[in-house]
Amino acid sequence: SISCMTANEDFVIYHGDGPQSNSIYYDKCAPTVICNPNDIYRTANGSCNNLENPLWGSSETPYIRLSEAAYNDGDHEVRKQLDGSLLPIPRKVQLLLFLGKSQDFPDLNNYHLSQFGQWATHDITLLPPDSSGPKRCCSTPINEINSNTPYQCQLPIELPMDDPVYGRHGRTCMEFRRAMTAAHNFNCSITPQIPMNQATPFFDSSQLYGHKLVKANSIRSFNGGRLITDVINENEYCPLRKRNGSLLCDGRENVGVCFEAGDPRINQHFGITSYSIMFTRFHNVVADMLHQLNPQWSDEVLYQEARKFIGALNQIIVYRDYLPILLGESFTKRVGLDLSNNIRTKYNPLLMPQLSIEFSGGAFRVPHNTVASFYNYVDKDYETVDSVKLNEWMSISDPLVEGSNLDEIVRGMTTSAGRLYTPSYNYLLSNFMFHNHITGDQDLLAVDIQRGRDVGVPQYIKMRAWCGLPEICSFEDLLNFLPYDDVEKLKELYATVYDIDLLVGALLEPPVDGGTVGPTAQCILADVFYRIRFGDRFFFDVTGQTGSYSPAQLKTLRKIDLGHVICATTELDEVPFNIFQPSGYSLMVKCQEHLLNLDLSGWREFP
Ligand code: HEM
Ligand SMILES: [Ca+2]
Repeated sequence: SISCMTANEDFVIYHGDGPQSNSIYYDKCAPTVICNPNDIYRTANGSCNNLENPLWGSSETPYIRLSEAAYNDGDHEVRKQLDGSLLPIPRKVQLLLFLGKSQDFPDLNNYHLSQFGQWATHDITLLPPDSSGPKRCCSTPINEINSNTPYQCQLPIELPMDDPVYGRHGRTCMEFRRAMTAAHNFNCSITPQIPMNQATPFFDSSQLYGHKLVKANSIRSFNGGRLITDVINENEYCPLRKRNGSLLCDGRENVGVCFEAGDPRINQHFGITSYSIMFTRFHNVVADMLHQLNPQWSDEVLYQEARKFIGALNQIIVYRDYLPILLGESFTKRVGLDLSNNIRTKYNPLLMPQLSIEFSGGAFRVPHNTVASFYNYVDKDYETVDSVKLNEWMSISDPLVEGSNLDEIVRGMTTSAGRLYTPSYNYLLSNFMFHNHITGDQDLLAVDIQRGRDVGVPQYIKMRAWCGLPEICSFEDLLNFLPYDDVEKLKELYATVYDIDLLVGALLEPPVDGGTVGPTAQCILADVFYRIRFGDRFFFDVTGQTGSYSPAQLKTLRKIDLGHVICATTELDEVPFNIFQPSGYSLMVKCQEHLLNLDLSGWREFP
């Protein structure tokens, strides 16, 4: 019999010191690093942020688990339901519970809210699937998969025969590769399996600069502190990937333009590519300004100061502008996640600055439901001259370098309403993600559900309890906050209420007051945003460190936002004063005026 799960009262949110599994890594597997306590800049890979524990917050360290891993065998096998049966296949969950609700309603925020969210994601988390081994996991029939099947191919996604979309083409299998784990791919035998975070968990703009030194150096020009750019049709873009004449880009054939950046996901779609290009240009704008002010500075100092500036700016955008919309403003204030000009962030070296697997493998995927279906090309007269499907331009950056397309797409992201929070992903991402890609069209929601199971994310009810939310003992208890229809379908899909996947439950929850996620996701997200701020010795407003910013510099930094980046790097001549609101909801400011705030005189070494 199952006793009702209750909240774990011992748990003190924000003060976990990392569970056992992490100590195995830090005690037995981590390389030795020697730190210079007087360094004023971050390392490329995040090591030496915590001087007592130099590997804390480094790229390629294991995610933490907030709660016990959910695996059938305690190590890696996908969990079963409480009655011993198999979990419902992810695509069935999508079809029964979500797809029918997939409708795009306009949000009060514009595309930038969601796009900045993904940009921020790529700074702090990277848990790539293991691409080694068989070329196609679907080449093994699903009913023939057993423990001898290569690890990465043990979980392709089964498609129901009567699938209304894939069934027409007779597809019964969707590609899915298990995530790389410490034990399987990094020579560190942690049980249960745990993926390594290949990004630096700090907001240090590593998606722009690279999560490791070798990568970072490969995209630096070593001249004037600038990043490498390639000039195409007289405009500067991220450097083109060296492909030796091949036309493959991220596994897609016949692609002319394929960019390189700090993070490998740069070519995923127009939005993320545009951001990488804008921030690369912005780095160079800042480096040039610093050079003007300080002709005596070396390339190294110019690069590091510009990098530090961009890192600080992204932290400001995340904590001041983005989080209040994501989590709700009153909540961010209540838990101390807001930014205030009077209170500085106090560094806490006891906090483990790492993401949880519940965050990356579950909760922070909820905002996939705010990704809009189309990109609008909007010209300088604010005419929408074209509108293209997001999924048809994944891993194809070719149009971005033609004419004023990049400017038109960014203008479109600024003026167009984003997708309203609903318990579903858009129809295109739900069925045709990576359209025409050699692996076949995919369903992002099915992938996300499968990923949660792959990495042992605990069940929804367990995480709700971890968060201290009102206890749930039966499907009927869910009726306190979920519609009857949803609960009926959950009953049809899952054996018991305890079997519901975290993402499924989190996505169905109505958003919190003033926020764009439900209470369970809010709680899991807040824990991480807290850790990687208060556990970051180089957080931009921490005082008393060798490299802490002066009050004058902080004042300048606090005057700028994403709108300044857009103004400084594109042909847009005005942006919304509140950059996450489309024109019409926010006053527009002229870029010429806006850019006056970008006055770096506080960085002059010899004033
Ligand atoms: C704009 C369109 C977007 C597309 C096409 C997209 C697509 C994807 C894909 C294909 C994955 C990998 C799935 C897997 O194999 O497990 C992924 C992961 C993820 N996405 Fe998105 N995404 C988008 C936007 C966003 C947004 C707006 C957010 C959050 C604000 C977000 C958060 C995440 C997170 C946290 C992961 C896990 C990343 C990791 O740790 O490696 N994504 N997304
Ligand atoms: Ca980072």
